Amino acid sequence: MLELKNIAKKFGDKIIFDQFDLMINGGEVVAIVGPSGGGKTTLLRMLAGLETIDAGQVIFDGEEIGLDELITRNLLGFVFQDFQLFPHMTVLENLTLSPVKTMNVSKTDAILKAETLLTNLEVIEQKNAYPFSLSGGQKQRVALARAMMIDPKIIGYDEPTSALDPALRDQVAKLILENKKLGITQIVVTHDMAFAEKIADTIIKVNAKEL
Ligand SMILES: Nc1ncnc2c1ncn2[C@@H]1O[C@H](COP(=O)(O)OP(=O)(O)OP(=O)(O)O)[C@@H](O)[C@H]1O
Repeated sequence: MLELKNIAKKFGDKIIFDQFDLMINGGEVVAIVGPSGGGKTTLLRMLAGLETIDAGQVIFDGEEIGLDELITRNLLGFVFQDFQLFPHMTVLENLTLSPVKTMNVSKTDAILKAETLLTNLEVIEQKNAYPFSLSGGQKQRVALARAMMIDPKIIGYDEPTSALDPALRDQVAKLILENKKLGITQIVVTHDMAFAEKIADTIIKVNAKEL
């Protein structure tokens, strides 16, 4: 479904990726593990179009796409480590902001879609609440719903369990496995090998030579 070939990425003189390859099959859960500073977040950000790729090939569904096209294709929806919900906006406003502003979706359609996602993820009762009043697990679900608003082909999670207690960690694992049943392709960056083994079909080590 998505293949990266010979990817190169530098920050200044620092080489983060050199001839890096990655293959993700549709519907698969891929865990990305590796040392701190190894480039796991950078990899997700490149796939989301939030970070440029210096060189290499990106092949999506058998077709090579331009390195700069990842930005416009919305291939990857992002669930950030600390959720990054806008504190001054309600749950519903957090979800509808980007589709309305950047994707020309009408406000009515965006609200309908947001309400469906929030219902499915069992946080609809919180739709008018502000992020500060949500529990960790609720924030996680709202962040996931927000990532799903753009109909991404892939959902990427950056350290989804880092701030969570074991019960919430299990809840995140359950959510990821539920999404997998729906056929959603997912990439999960994590430090937690036990978590990776629980959820992933494939575990990819990034710059693991120092491990
Ligand atoms: N915008 C940037 N400018 C310069 N250097 C950067 C930038 N973003 C990341 N880096 C550097 O690139 C390297 C990889 O960072 P990245 O955040 O991808 O690692 P990581 O594997 O996700 O680490 P961690 O597990 O600690 O979150 C680090 O050395 C980091 O300092």
